[in-house]
Amino acid sequence: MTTSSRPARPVVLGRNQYGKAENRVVRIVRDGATHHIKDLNVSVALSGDMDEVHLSGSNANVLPTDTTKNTVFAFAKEHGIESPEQFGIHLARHFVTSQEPIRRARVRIEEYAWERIPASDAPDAAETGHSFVRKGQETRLAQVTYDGESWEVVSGLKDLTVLNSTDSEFWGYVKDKYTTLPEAYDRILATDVSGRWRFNWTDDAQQAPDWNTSYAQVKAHLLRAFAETYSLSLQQTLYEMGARIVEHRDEIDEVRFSLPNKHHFLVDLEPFGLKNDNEVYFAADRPYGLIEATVLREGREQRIPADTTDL
Ligand SMILES: O=c1[nH]c(=O)c2[nH]c(=O)[nH]c2[nH]1
Repeated sequence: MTTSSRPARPVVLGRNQYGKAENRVVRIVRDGATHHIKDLNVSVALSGDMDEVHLSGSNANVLPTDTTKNTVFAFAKEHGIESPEQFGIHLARHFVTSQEPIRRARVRIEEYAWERIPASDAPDAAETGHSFVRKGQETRLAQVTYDGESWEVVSGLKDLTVLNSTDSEFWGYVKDKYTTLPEAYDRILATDVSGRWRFNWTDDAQQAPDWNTSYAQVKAHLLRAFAETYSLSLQQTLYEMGARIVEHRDEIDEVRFSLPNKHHFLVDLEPFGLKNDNEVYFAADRPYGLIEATVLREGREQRIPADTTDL
């Protein structure tokens, strides 16, 4: 509480802290064709001898929040991410021991868990080496419409998050005077799958599909198509996912996907003397590319509306 030599004000500075919140760091460890992923949201809050920056505006004791962000990404490379606790300990110790004015560091970490996409339906199926689906359930959706004569059933899912840590490229696109995107020959491809699919069952006289089996199969097919497609764009991956469903599930005539391209940017660690060999990424949440398309059985009509976020 520094108030001396300043005009008396009936005001004091209370507890304060500062830092960079929500650093989305993704670390890939490549063990041959088997990749391992760690996906964290790291928030750093530092406190200590910070009266002056508040009271006089002197930044002499302030380690920039931008530096705390860089430290998170550099440590992901230098120390790896064994556990969120260990990573947090490394960071907190670093801030407190390397900067005299910093007396306390609080590092909060959320870890998002991923599991491997199975290579087939078999209970003992091998797992894929670089294709992951985020743990936790997606939301299953259904819309049923009946006019007294015919049925329309559209099923779907949302928030099924998937990631390929290799086998994705993006290059050869149009370049105008505003284009700065570097061509990518080995990038991360990640998306939250939102999909709807329309059944060709319309009539009570027809045998209705087994809805639960159908749902499980559609999900398995789209996951495997995502995992197995060597992708030159998310558009191509989308088409393969839809085509796989139409080809394998006779009960479905139309599939529509809305896929956000969850960009993962390689972090430049050169300024810290570190080489980033496709290991440490910044997972941006916005803006994101949004890739949307319908895939149809040949000769069938498109009925799922193009501009809908929900059914
Ligand atoms: O798969 C992609 N499709 C695009 O249309 C696009 N545009 C972009 O900037 N990155 C990507 N990636």
